[in-house]
Amino acid sequence: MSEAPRSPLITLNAVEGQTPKAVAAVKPQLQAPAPAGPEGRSRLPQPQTRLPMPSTHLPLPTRNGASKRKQDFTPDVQQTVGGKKRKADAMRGAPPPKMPNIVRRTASATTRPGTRTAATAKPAVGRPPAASRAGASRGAAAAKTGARTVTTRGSASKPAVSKAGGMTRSNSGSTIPKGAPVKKRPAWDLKGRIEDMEKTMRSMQSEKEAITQQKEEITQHSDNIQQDLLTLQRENTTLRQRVNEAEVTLRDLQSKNRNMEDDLERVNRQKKAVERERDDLESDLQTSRKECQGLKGTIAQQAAAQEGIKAELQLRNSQIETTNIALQAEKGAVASLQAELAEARDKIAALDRQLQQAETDRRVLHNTIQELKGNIRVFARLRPLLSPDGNAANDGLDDIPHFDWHDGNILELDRAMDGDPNETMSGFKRTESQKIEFSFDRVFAPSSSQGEVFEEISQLVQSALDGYKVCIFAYGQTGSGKTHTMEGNLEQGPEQRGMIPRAVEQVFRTAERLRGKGWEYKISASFLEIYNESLRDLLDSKSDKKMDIKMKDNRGSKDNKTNDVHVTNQVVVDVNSEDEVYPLLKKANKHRAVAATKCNDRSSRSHSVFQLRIKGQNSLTSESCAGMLNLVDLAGSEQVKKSGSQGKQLQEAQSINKSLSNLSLVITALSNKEPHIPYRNSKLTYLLQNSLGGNSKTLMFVNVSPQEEHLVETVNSLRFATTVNQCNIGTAQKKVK
Ligand SMILES: Nc1ncnc2c1ncn2[C@@H]1O[C@H](COP(=O)(O)OP(=O)(O)OP(=O)(O)O)[C@@H](O)[C@H]1O
Repeated sequence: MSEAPRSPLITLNAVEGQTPKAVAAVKPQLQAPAPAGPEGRSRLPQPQTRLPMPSTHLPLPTRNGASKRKQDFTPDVQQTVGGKKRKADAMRGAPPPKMPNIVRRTASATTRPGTRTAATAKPAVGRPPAASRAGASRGAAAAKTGARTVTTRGSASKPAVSKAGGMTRSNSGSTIPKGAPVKKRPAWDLKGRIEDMEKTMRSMQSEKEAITQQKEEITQHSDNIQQDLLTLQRENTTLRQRVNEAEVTLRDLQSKNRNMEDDLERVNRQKKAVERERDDLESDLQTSRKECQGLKGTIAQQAAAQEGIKAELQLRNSQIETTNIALQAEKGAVASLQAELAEARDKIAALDRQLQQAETDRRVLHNTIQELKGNIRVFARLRPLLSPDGNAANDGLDDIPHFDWHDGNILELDRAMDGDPNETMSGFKRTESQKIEFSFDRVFAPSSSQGEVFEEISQLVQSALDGYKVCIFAYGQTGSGKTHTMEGNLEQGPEQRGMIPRAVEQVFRTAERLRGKGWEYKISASFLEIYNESLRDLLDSKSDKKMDIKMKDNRGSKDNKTNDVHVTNQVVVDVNSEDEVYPLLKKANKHRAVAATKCNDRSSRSHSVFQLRIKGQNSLTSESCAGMLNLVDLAGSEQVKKSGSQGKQLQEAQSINKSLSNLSLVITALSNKEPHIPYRNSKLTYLLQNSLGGNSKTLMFVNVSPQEEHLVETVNSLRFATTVNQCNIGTAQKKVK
């Protein structure tokens, strides 16, 4: 039942009085861990901050009565008290410095004024103050536990023996020698008792002196400790400063270290790049070496080849010398040949000139033939058979029953056809094997394209630009293809365009080409129709103004010495390109009078006359010309009886036939060179009088229908065309000033 807290042992700190306080004040500083740097605990060696203490295991009474070992509170402080030597002694197991032993009674220690002990300063909980246990209880406690002693290290386990004379204390408070029998003095032995008390007094006196001396030693020791403590605090401060400096240095070093690590990393990267570059260069070097080896081989080969070439060169040089000699000889021959060549070239040039002259002569002859022929030509064009939808059948275009054509200008009509053999055809009685042959300037097969047809008339168009009056008209029965030939179909693409749009294109293209030769042309267009012998302007259908044909007497004027035909109130449009003409053609086409007849759903019942007036002026040669291109789509020439026309349509048909008869009469009169040409018998001949005659070039298309039921009318048309073709209407004259 040893109760450590109740142990009377007093710790050195408690005995030293104020020492524990000082130590406690110092302890937090000494024992506090060094402030951690930014990176935690500093790695620098920690300064020795604890005082050296003698090795002791004396229990220390605490406030709650629990004991605590002394070294738990001041282990190292005591070690530093005596300096390094003491510490070294302690480590060698040498005895600690001599400390005064204290042997006293607890009661006297606690009750003595001015002597504060741990027991009085911090009494154990539940334990009465020492002062209250004075008197009789003191003696009882002493008897129970033996002599209570306060000892320092090394004596705790020893029995409590007083070193001050080896005395024990009796119950009566007297000090009795150890081992001596206690002699109880009788009550009456006052003297003895006084002696005992004096002895006791002396003993206590000597004890007091020992304690006083011990106190002084302790005070001295405490002062030393204070000194050491101050020194340690200064050292501690110095060390802290050094620690701070070291930490700053450490941070700098760490920063530098990071920088150096970055540098190192960068250098490593550069090193790797350089290594890669080096590898590449080594690889290139290897390649170059190989190439070099190859080149060396090649150089060696070439050197060998060079030697061969040199030898060959020498051989060639000698050959060249030989050749040069031969060349000199050849040069003489070449010179003579060149002379011959020049002579031959002169001959060729002379022949060219003769050829050009021959071409000119040929043209003149051709023109002479045309003139002899009468300047009126007739082309026959046979229309293909049409499919039910009105378009030309694709297959067998030229497979037309009863018709045959050959040599480009012969058209044969087989009269051995089914039907009544007694039926007459144009007054001729038909026989079974009869064939009628017609000869024209040109016969176009059904398969002939618009382009092929235009090619044949393009020279006439050129004549209009050269200052001739040109008249091209299409004649034929209804549905034979007159409108198709003259206008074509503007909507079905360029291939289907007829003579009028193609002639317009050629006029403008040629005019543009001749611009380079100084020619400037002014071109104007008009489009009218003759319907029932009255004129209608196809470019101004809304106008009700009466149109009349007038002759303009220009014979007195400088510019024009002939009569010009002039139509009053007619719209004449100046045009600068074919694109300006196309809208006029479409407009006119809309306005054409169309009447339904039994023969053709789109039968045109009027003559349409498109006129292009072309005036040219040459700024280089001061020449001028005035040509005119008349493109006429005549009305159908069917028999009135057969077409079944009645009323208005009958009147239209009669009017048409009358004008066509007059055309025939005019041409016949021109051919016969009659003094009077009946131009004024019809509006058509009156309008075209300057283009039908000696000063004009005339071309007539006779359009032929392939249909069997139209054969009679076809023969009539072909006979009329033959008559026209045989006419000699005089020599065309160019209207040039
Ligand atoms: N060479 C041809 N090739 C293809 N189709 C043609 C040819 N000639 C005429 N045709 C077609 O025949 C039909 C009648 O032709 P077009 O209208 O030209 O006859 P026309 O003689 O002008 O008749 P009209 O006197 O009544 O005006 C039209 O559908 C036309 O397209």
